[in-house]
Amino acid sequence: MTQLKPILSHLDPIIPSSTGKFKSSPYAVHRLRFHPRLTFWSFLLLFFLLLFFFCSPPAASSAGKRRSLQNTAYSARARPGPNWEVKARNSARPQSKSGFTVLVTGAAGFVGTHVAMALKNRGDGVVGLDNFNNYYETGLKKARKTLLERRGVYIIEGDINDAGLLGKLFEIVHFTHVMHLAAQAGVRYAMQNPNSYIHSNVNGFVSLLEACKNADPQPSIVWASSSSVYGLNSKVPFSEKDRTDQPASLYAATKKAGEEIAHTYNHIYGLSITGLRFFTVYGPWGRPDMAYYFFTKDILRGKEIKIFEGADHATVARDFTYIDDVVKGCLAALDTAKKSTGSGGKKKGPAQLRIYNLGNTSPVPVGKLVSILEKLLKIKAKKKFLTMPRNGDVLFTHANISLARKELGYKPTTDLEMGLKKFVKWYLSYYGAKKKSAW
Ligand SMILES: O=C(O)[C@H]1O[C@H](OP(=O)(O)OP(=O)(O)OC[C@H]2O[C@@H](n3ccc(=O)[nH]c3=O)[C@H](O)[C@@H]2O)[C@H](O)[C@@H](O)[C@@H]1O
Repeated sequence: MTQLKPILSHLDPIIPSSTGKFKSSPYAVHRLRFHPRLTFWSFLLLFFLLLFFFCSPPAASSAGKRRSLQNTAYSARARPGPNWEVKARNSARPQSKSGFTVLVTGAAGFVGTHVAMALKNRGDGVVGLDNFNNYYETGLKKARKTLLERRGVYIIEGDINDAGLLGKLFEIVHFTHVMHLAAQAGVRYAMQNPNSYIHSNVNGFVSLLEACKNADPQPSIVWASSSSVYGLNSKVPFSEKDRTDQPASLYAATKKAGEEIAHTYNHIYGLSITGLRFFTVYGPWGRPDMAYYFFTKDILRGKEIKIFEGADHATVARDFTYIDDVVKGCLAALDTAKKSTGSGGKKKGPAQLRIYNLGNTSPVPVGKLVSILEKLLKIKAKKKFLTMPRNGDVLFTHANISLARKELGYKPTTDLEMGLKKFVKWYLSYYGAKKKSAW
């Protein structure tokens, strides 16, 4: 219980900034000065307001706080629900002695949900952590959470930057592995909200590594880097040995920073760390900010879509990778991860440090992606071709996956046509059943 206090201290209700009622005071004072009867009633009203404010039960104030938190960009002060420790302990229990106990960060995210589900289905103990920020529709995140809860996976509502929460969590559950998927994703959004990338991908990652390094035993860590680290690299296919010092977006720069930070924690503290460079992962329960997802939405609505081209109409292409293939790669990375060598913040010997491409190794032009969607949706898209704005995008990605194939047994099996078919089927049933208005 002694640890509980510092954790709960940041959960104290935020006192409302009193906009409205009290802010209008100059106007009110002016009126009060000239209307004595009104003065009496105003004081009476003020008295009751203050009485209500000071006597209202904590639950009421924290509900108000929760409402205000829903509007924050990062939800850094997201809070776990009641009895979260008990729920986390139960959820963490593997079905057999040889099973893993895995913390999945970003568990209500696209890849996080799929990985958490796959781990649970094979009998591992899983605890999710997610801050449910409003980068995209939180309803979708909540729906993923419901899906996981039905399967017995508990998701703590909390932020990886919350050192107190992480410290407590690692104290009550001895994680064998951490699958770190919480991140600020998206390449182009970095121009609108650069700080969210630093907050999640740099500060958040360090905060998580600090908790892992202090844990006893230290878990092995597998985390999501990105194909975007190859940036302006033009040597294809992209190999893990290629240069990654020319990021084209702040997103890419923060993922590259993550890879360097991973090196440091491996070197100093003996943490076993594996980075996975994901290549444009897509599929059911995907991310609404990604092109395949909002193209589907816009085609269904008859809205124009923009297809980017390089200079002189050069094709823009991506090595689109289906979610199930990526999940297999993630599980293989966890299965082959060696133990961290340190404990309680002290290194005891050299530890494993790995990086792998998880791509499909067959790039597809964005125009082709659109024609597959047109075929599946049986609707002609309203297309507008335009030169790629300087927004962090790169012309193409193409993964060399020989290292992952050799060391993880990674072998993608779903091509874009098949993968999009599964996505469209899911999309139509999800929005068809839940919100026809979303079209
Ligand atoms: O591989 C990765 O590491 C990255 O993959 C995706 O980034 P991206 O490949 O840019 O995926 P989309 O945003 O879905 O874009 C796909 C393609 O569509 C193009 N596009 C996007 C938007 C648009 O309006 N028109 C358009 O032609 C982009 O230029 C790109 O070539 C994810 O959004 C990143 O979070 C992830 O890290």
